[in-house]
Amino acid sequence: MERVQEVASSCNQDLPPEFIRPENEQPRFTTVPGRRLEVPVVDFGAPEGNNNLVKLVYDASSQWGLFQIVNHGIPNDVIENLQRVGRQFFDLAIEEKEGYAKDPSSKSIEGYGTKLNTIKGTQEIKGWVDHLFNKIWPPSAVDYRFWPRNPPDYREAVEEYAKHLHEVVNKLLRYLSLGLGLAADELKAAVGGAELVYNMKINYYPPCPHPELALGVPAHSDLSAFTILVPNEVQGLQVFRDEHWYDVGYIPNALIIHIGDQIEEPHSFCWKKSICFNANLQILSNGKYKAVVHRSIVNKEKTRMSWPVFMEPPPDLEVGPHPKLVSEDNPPKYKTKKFGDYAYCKLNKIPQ
Ligand SMILES: O=C(O)CCC(=O)C(=O)O
Ligand SMILES: [Fe+2]
Repeated sequence: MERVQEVASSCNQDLPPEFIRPENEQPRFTTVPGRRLEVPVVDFGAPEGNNNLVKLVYDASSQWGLFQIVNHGIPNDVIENLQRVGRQFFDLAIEEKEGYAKDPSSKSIEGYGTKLNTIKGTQEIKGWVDHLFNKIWPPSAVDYRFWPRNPPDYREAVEEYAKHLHEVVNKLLRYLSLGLGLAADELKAAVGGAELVYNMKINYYPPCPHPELALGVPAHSDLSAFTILVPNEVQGLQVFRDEHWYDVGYIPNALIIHIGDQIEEPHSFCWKKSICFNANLQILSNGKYKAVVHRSIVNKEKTRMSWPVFMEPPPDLEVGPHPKLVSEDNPPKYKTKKFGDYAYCKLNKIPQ
């Protein structure tokens, strides 16, 4: 399969037709011009035990499903190294990157790849993006075959980031748990405890001759309990709110948190009708936390990159509304099923 990076370097000023989105998805018609969305910013520098933080995280997760964290405690050089080794991987010759290509015959999404996006089952429209998936935690989930050996410090840089990420994940899960009225450690247990899988993706969006006609990753919500994303400095993340798409303002060194859920592949702006509420924090919280619908746009001159880490329950864990959050007055709104079955249905577009 041809990689978008190769298309970008050979297409001159023409956007190949398979990348042109239908008009109801094109950024030129669907982005609110000149408006950056002020998504909530939560300062994790405040002392632990500060109830205000629990409330800020609760409000952001229930009203937006997306927020940024500043003063998260991950040193800037750890994040810069993560970004550098990712960039260096994508700067390698295509033949070397293909050595890490995902195995098309396997169910696993690990490795280097390019996604085909199906619209209305027939016409295939491609996103302007290549990616690399690596499970980075826990050790039992890691498969080093898919980790680049070049640059030589890729593994060290990514493992250092994973090590620091634990603190943020644990803090976040405590606040999210307390926000629901659960004990501090109950939500973590419900998403798999020490078995929670950190599935990292690196998105690589090369410069695009017609960014107003294309999309990087089209509208979706994440297949995760929640996602922690680091972008580079090139603006590109957008969220859907009040029937419009808004840019999420870039804040240097902030982490972007997405609450995960699932929707069917959106066909048009009527995508809301096809929402299939069926997973993860939205389910676990029995609807209190909202998954966020988002997409990414691309840039004419600059390469955009992003490093989302999808926090996923282990495949055999049953995910459903937390027993302590349902009652006769507040019955479960969602079915309980194994995360692996849910993920399989989503990836194969089987109605849940
Ligand atoms: O690149 C971004 O900012 C968003 C990427 C994204 O939403 C995804 O890969 O799930
Ligand atoms: Fe996403």
